[in-house]
Amino acid sequence: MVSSAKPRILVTDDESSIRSALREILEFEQYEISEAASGDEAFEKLQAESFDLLLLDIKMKGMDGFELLEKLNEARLQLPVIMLTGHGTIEMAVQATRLGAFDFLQKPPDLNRLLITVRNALDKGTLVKENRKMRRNIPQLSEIIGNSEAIQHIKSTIAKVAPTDARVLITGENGTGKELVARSLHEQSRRSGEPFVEVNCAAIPTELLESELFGHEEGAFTGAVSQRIGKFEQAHGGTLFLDEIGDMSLQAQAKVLRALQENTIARVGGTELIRVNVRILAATNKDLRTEIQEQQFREDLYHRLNVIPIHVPPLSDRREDIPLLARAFLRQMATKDIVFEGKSFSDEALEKLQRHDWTGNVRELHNVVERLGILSGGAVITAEDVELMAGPVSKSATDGNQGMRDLLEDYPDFQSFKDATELIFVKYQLDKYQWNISQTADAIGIQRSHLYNKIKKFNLKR
Ligand SMILES: Nc1ncnc2c1ncn2[C@@H]1O[C@H](COP(=O)(O)OP(=O)(O)OP(=O)(O)O)[C@@H](O)[C@H]1O
Repeated sequence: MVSSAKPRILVTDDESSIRSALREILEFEQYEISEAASGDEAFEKLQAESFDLLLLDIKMKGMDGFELLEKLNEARLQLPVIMLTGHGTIEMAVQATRLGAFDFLQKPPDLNRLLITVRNALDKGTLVKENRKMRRNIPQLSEIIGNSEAIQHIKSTIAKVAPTDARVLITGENGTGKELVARSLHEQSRRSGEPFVEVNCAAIPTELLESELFGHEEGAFTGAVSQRIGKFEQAHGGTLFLDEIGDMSLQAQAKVLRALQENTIARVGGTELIRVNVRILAATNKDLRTEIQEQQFREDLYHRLNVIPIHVPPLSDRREDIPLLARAFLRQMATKDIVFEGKSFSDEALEKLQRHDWTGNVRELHNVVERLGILSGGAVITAEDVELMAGPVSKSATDGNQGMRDLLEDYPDFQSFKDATELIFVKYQLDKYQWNISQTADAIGIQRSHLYNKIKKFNLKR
């Protein structure tokens, strides 16, 4: 989606070289960066302006990272925090995460981990804001688009199951719409006015998942200076969506099973049993039966979760939904961004989209529609546009090479042809790897710095 406001990140470190290295990387990723050279400066900026994320060094002269975290808690300044740590201070960083920091990174940070952690932390911040919105009862309807037999069946199952408190296990490949199914179940339930809380079990380090799910008491471990409410309690009265449940450690699975059996939880370090009224929905792209055989997943938990199974098939198994989805996405985008206004697909373009190999499923289709809307020249998106920008069609589909001939005709000289195709290739590959610079550079066999240069040259944006 083309978003108007860039996420704002405050980088706090007393070493200017670290600040500028982080600034350079993150600005490339389209984040807006502000710097603070001390805890005091950071505190002042955080009080004066609004930020989406704080990157915070632990060891600093004057007010250190811990003190700043505590001050933020006291001032009720809530935002996701990622701690930066040097050698030998990992222990402290773990403590900091228990104090409420989202995660920690070792310096100098590994590029991949930095970008993933930043993205996850920002997602978490968005989720918190979304939940606040939900509590204010602002409806956020998640419409499941599609007319295929599979989607019709899913919609009718949702309609039947949503009003009950039955647990639902949603399975399917990445990007097929599992989260959308979970949201629809919540929105059509009696709990719709209550919170919908999501936990991505794959994104949270195992050692923190327990405290994330169940919360902790003040003094539960060194550094736990304040009480923390976990996701189960946050979801009280509403729905808890355990995403990527197949990635949860066996230890966490045992605790979740107990919570489900007894409808009570205990905060880490606490003795009091707290009764929670939560409806559980879970999703996974793994085959949990295989995980059970390989002793990676508890069979008893599987049966508890899998009261109603909903399987969302890959997009290539329901190609008749593709035109509906593509048109709907374009319409949705037009309501948010003027670039998409008045654009439509030709019939041939839709046919071509139908024959594409959608390995990234609906998420990939959404991205391709966005790219077509932005980059296609005319009001009507043509089959040639699709051929150029969506990448190769399904290997099984037969196709002439008219599009390629047209493309060759479009460019008068070698340089303009090379630039145009290079841009499409680089943008396609970046999208394919969710703009993970290291992975994309590896996959296409160029240096990271070279890839950064290309992004700059073509002014590519996520
Ligand atoms: N049938 C559908 N109708 C409308 N939008 C859809 C549909 N299916 C998926 N989407 C959209 O596609 C994107 C990916 O869907 P979603 O996040 O629900 O997939 P997922 O299966 O949970 O993915 P992952 O396993 O990677 O978390 C979202 O933007 C979602 O709104």
